[in-house]
Amino acid sequence: MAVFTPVTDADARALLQHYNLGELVSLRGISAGIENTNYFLTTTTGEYVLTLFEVLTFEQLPFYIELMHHLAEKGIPVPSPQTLKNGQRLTRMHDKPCAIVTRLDGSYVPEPNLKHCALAAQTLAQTHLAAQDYPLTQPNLRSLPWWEQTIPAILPFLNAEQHQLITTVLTEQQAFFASELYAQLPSGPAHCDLFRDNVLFAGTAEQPVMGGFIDFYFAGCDTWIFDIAVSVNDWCIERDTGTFLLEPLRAWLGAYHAIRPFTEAEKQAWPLVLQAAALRFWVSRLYDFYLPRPAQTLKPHDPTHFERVLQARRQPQISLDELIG
Ligand SMILES: Nc1ncnc2c1ncn2[C@@H]1O[C@H](COP(=O)(O)OP(=O)(O)OP(=O)(O)O)[C@@H](O)[C@H]1O
Ligand SMILES: N[C@@H](CCO)C(=O)O
Repeated sequence: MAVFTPVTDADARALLQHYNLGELVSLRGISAGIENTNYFLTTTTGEYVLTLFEVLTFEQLPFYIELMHHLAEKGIPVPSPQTLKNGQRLTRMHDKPCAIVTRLDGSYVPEPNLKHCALAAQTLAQTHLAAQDYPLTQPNLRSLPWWEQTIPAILPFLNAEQHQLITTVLTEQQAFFASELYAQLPSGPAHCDLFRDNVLFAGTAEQPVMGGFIDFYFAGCDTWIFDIAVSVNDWCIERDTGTFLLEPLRAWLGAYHAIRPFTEAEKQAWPLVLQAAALRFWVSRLYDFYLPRPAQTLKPHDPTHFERVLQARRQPQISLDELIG
């Protein structure tokens, strides 16, 4: 149950005094999620999600909250943070930062079909374009500097083969990040965690409708192609082996490319970016598994899954040109 900080009806009523969102109708804890306290909040004006941030601080949150606001204002389907009477979109409850955002329609689709893949990809391309003029900047906090800092802490838990793999890939990525090719990659605010469980769909399997993207709390400025690689590494794979499923992969990349065409640099960088995206989650899962923080101990994700994904991405890859052709 992802309610680390209980919220009572009386707490919600007191909070709603500071918004123009009407009166409390109901409040229900959300069981999914491992990072924040989330409640579905229904008021006389609509349905919302109340989040109490358990890890992120008041100072770290504006980048994420204002990014969602910026995107929502441009019609991108993301939770829209609600504005308090004082003009802010962040407040406090039980000494935790908290926000109320709109509840999106739809639910998580564990086994997406080609239409789901194409819709997610189109929405990601639109998100990248819509975020181009977002004025705040914050790097992806789970990028190279974090890998460099975290890998030494997890090395003692790895066997010789894993040790060799992780240190080799880190060295290759350090060279890649320092390269001219890397500097040419288009970048901007990116979701950086667009797994299947962070996309909601309404409609039917035959005619899915995009509900929207949730969980922007790993977002940051990064290369757009990294955001795509993170996504396809989760959406377009055979779950047991981590190898790509070609039909979903073509659907994803083709739909993205139709809205925001890939550059030559992105095509060249593709195999290394796929590995970067796999490494990012192998490292975070190893870290959460061996060195968990209290708020993250409920459901440690399996680190070996991303070890397999990384190994699969180190095999020769089909070129981006071929995949979108
Ligand atoms: N704006 C929203 N609209 C509809 N449903 C939402 C919304 N925000 C969250 N949810 C629901 O709440 C669940 C938990 O939210 P979320 O995934 O953001 O949890 P978390 O603990 O913050 O993050 P994590 O995924 O890192 O554990 C989601 O799976 C989704 O079902
Ligand atoms: N998507 C991440 C969890 C953080 O949201 C993972 O699967 O490791």
